[in-house]
Amino acid sequence: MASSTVDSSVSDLFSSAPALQSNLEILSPDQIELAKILLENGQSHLFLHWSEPGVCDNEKLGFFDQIARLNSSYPGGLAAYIKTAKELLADSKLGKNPYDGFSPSVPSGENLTFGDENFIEMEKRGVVEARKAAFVLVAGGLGERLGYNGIKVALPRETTTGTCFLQHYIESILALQEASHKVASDGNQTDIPFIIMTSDDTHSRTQDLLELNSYFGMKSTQVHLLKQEKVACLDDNDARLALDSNNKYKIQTKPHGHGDVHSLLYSSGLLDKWLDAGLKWVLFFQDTNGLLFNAIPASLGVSATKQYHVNSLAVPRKAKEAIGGITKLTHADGRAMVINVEYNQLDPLLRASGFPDGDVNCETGYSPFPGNINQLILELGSYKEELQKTGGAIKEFVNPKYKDSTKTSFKSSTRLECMMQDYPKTLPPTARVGFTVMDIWLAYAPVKNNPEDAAKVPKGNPYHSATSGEMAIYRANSRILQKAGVKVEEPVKQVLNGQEVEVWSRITWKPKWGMIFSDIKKKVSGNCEISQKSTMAITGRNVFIDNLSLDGALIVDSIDDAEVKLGGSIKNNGWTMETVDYKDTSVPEEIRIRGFRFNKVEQLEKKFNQPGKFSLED
Ligand SMILES: O=c1ccn([C@@H]2O[C@H](COP(=O)(O)OP(=O)(O)O[C@H]3OC[C@@H](O)[C@H](O)[C@H]3O)[C@@H](O)[C@H]2O)c(=O)[nH]1
Ligand SMILES: [Mg+2]
Repeated sequence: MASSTVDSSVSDLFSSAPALQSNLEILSPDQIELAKILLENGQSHLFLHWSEPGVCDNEKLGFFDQIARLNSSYPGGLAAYIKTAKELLADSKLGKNPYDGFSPSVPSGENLTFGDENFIEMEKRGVVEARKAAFVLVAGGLGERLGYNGIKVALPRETTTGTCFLQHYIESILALQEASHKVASDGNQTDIPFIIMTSDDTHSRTQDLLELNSYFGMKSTQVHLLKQEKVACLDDNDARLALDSNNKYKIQTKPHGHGDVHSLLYSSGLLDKWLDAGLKWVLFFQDTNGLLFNAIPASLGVSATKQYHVNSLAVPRKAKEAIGGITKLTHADGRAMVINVEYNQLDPLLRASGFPDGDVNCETGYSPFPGNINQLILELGSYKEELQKTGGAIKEFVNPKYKDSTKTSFKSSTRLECMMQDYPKTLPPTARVGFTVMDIWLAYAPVKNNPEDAAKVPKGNPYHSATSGEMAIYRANSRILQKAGVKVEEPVKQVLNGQEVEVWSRITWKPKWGMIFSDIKKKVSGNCEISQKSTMAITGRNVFIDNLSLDGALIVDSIDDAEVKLGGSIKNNGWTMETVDYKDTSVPEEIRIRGFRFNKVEQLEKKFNQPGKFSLED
């Protein structure tokens, strides 16, 4: 009889795990179903040490709570996870090249040059589109390379104003929203949604940072946190799940990577809401790139003009730099795609396919492959359609560290991982996938490396440290003002935390002061000059730089209804930079990782709290 066959196969199944079988009475039917999934997928070892019923029963129930979470948070559940893991581990053991059959070549994309006519046009178009955009920040990573104790988005983007990354991102989105509503012809005044993907490592601290600061001016309903779950670790090539060495009723877990953002967005139901609200674009970005919003308007303009389904932002890449290379991959069977090849895979791929020197610079001094900064602009309609097919699952990879060349055991447990930029891998050939290359100084300055590692970066390659990240803000702002006609003095070279950097005038402004170049140009007129030792922080909106000569520190704040002219000659002792060693624990961590702090010797500080027209003398 059919039913007895089922029963006997079920009891066969449980007889492979006698310690579990004797505990079935304490489990709910749902938990028994989960147990079946585990046994059917070669996980009977998980129960070897289970004690008799009545002993550690709470731990056993806790074990199944965790299994239920692992099962429901992965597309296709644990069975799918284990199946994929077995396949990928077998491929890895064989040393199979994930790009087998594909040959790499340099793709062509859109190149933007800051400040030229096309750039200005693209920025204006981007501002028009912005009110149809949603922003998604992936911020679930611990930042192990940086080693900072707090969450990365709470770090100051620069220490002249101390504004943290998250505040800057929110103020940038709000500034774009406002600018976009201003030019909207349809009167549509919807708020731009802002999604933050967190993980157990970052969730509560991200939430606290937002709440303690009243969401930095955003409506709390506009912000949405989606928490990614970790995935189960694997002990061996048979994808046996790894138990926690301190608690045999717990599975070890590790982060699955930023690729989770797609399945989380899909299951959140937000995509449908956004489509109903008339949105068209989803912009993804990472936790610590203080220059990113310099690049957003123009690249969104490119997406709209070219009608790209996928637009990745890129910058010229130095060989061996820890950023992925955008590569055209053409298969022997004719298929082709333009996709990020991750930095650890680019060199072996090139060597295996007719580039014997691997990842090296070409005559330009840069790698011929543009560097992926992982800022993706996806067209919402096609994105939703694709996720309906895939459930948001992204092609995964596994990177086990083997004990020896037999590749039979691992140094420590491994897990599957996925990356958000692998999204285009499942797209049909008709998809319009492109990329946009911009200047590094304008668009990319991540904070990823601790001072010690940064100091070891090969000369000429970017440091990607807290020091270089902050210096890049001053360089970009100085260059933008130079382009707008201000004589900003050239930088001096200085070694901070063992890294040689260019120190430009410390110029900062709020996003609402100027989001796009044409707006910034309107705020600058006459003969203006700013010396290298100067600091200028503008936090007001209607502040105009007009025949200003600055040699010192100038801090200006104003309400929106105050129109302020910054002019005349301002000279004071300013803010000096004092070096700080990263090992000096008497200095707060977020400062010492930069290698300097400001000594605020003297400044002209002005606040304009009343409506009206003012100048610095007022
Ligand atoms: O599980 C994770 C891992 C990472 N992240 C987030 O993803 C972002 C990127 O993480 P990492 O800094 O570890 O990424 P990496 O530096 O290794 O490479 C990434 O950025 C540079 C690009 O060139 C690479 O192609 C891209 O993968 C961060 O914002 C991080 O918070 C998650 O949200 N969840
Ligand atoms: Mg990483």
